[in-house]
Amino acid sequence: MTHPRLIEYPSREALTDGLAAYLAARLADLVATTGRAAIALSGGSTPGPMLTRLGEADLHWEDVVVTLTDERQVPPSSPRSNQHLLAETLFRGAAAAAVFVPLYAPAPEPADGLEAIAASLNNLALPLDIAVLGMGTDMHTASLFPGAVGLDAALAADAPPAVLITAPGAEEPRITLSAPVLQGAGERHLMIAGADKRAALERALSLGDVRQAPVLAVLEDCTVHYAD
Ligand SMILES: O=C1O[C@H](COP(=O)(O)O)[C@@H](O)[C@H](O)[C@H]1O
Repeated sequence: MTHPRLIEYPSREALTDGLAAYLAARLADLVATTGRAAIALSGGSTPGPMLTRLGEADLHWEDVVVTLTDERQVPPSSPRSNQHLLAETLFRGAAAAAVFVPLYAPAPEPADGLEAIAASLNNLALPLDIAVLGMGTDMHTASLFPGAVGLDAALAADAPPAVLITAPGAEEPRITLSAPVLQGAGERHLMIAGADKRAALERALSLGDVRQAPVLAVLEDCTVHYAD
């Protein structure tokens, strides 16, 4: 695998501003040239300020489909929900006009919602134009966790678009976009901050084993956006 492109920003503020400006320009360009754009965004603790900035962008959000790379199977009212994070950041701005495809369906068991989520993804969001990923220090991306039940299913070439994951490192079951969906995005970006994340990325590249370091599944033709 070729190493991903690395853009190193002088500060986290510069990372926020630079990536948000890039994504806003790309979405505007996609809408102008094709009439639509579909983007998958990550949750977690890193992207909040970037999502707020992106949501303020002046573009035709009504022609943009937004989904998540992964979701904790908790109601959207929970602070642990990635959908909740979008509501508090991206969708506070003009981006509220976008079409949103959630990865959470209220159902007795998380697996019961998978079929409806896959149908919504197929109808509205796929193929993705852009995937913006994050990474944990355990080298997970989206909810592709090392050692997870469901990891092999999510990495398979014929994986469905959304896969249920339970992982030792995750407090609740998750639904993640599968590797083929993320690999099929027109462009991939990995947003990481902190020396520990950079070291984890280097470790993943040196391990070279996608089951130990699932982030490897999305690094081909990926741009890494990094600040200390
Ligand atoms: O659990 C998650 O973690 C990753 C990384 O999050 P961070 O808190 O270390 O920034 C994130 O990309 C993913 O969407 C999220 O569900």
